[in-house]
Amino acid sequence: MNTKELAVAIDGPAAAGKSTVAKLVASELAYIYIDTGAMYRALTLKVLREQIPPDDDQAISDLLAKTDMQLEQGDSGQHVLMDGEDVTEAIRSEYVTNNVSHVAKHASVRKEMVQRQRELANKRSVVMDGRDIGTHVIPDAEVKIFLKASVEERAKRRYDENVKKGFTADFEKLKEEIEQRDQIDSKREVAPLVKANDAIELDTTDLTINQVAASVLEEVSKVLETRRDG
Ligand SMILES: Nc1ncnc2c1ncn2[C@@H]1O[C@H](COP(=O)(O)OP(=O)(O)O)[C@@H](O)[C@H]1O
Ligand SMILES: Nc1ccn([C@@H]2O[C@H](COP(=O)(O)OP(=O)(O)O)[C@@H](O)[C@H]2O)c(=O)n1
Repeated sequence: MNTKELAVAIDGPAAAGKSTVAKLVASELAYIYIDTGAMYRALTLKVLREQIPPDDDQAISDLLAKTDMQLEQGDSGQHVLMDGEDVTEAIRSEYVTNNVSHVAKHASVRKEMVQRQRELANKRSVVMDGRDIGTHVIPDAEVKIFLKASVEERAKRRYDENVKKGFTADFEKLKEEIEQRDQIDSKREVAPLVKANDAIELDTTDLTINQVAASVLEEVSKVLETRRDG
């Protein structure tokens, strides 16, 4: 059995559980986890710091061309380095969250990001999560999962997460922000958020994290078994 050759693509809307599940699955399989949302978030942080309007696609793609991004595995989880600076925390701010979909919608930005992501996924043994992984970044991924959950449940998850971190949170506002981001991500012209035809859809609304991870691992096992038999 060669587990080294699989790519697992996990897509879905905001707060569906993609990164939590992707990390668990990657850890179980000893694969690399690649958080593509973190790359769009890091670029957005830089765009905001440099006061570039999120609609200025030319200025943003010029900025991306001279921006180095690294995803590094540390003892306390994955760290996001932008031009050598650890921006792991900064990219999760509300300001970045509410601007990222505007930055991520530009064709030139996506072209460069997808190229960088494909290089990272080139050697397989990856679990990659995002919005367009199964449809565009790794269309030949052996396992494709589309995670969804009701917007109510997703807002509740983000709310609980914020409260745990000690942030004040307004549930209705969080829900609205999630809906707005999903809307922009789903309606954009280039590589919108959509389930790949061959992706397995999992509604996680009433499932625990461990149940979702177990379902994804089961899909991986099925592919590995088919290979062994074939
Ligand atoms: N199936 C689940 N049941 C309950 N909570 C979940 C589930 N999946 C994820 N969560 C929680 O929801 C929050 C958002 O999950 P996350 O993995 O960040 O979503 P995404 O990467 O899709 O935005 C996290 O706090 C996570 O612990
Ligand atoms: N492959 C990807 C990943 C993220 N994104 C964009 O980046 C944003 C942040 O992604 P994320 O995965 O960090 O978001 P959360 O669902 O974790 O809040 C998304 O809302 C998209 O606008 C994208 O366009 N394509």
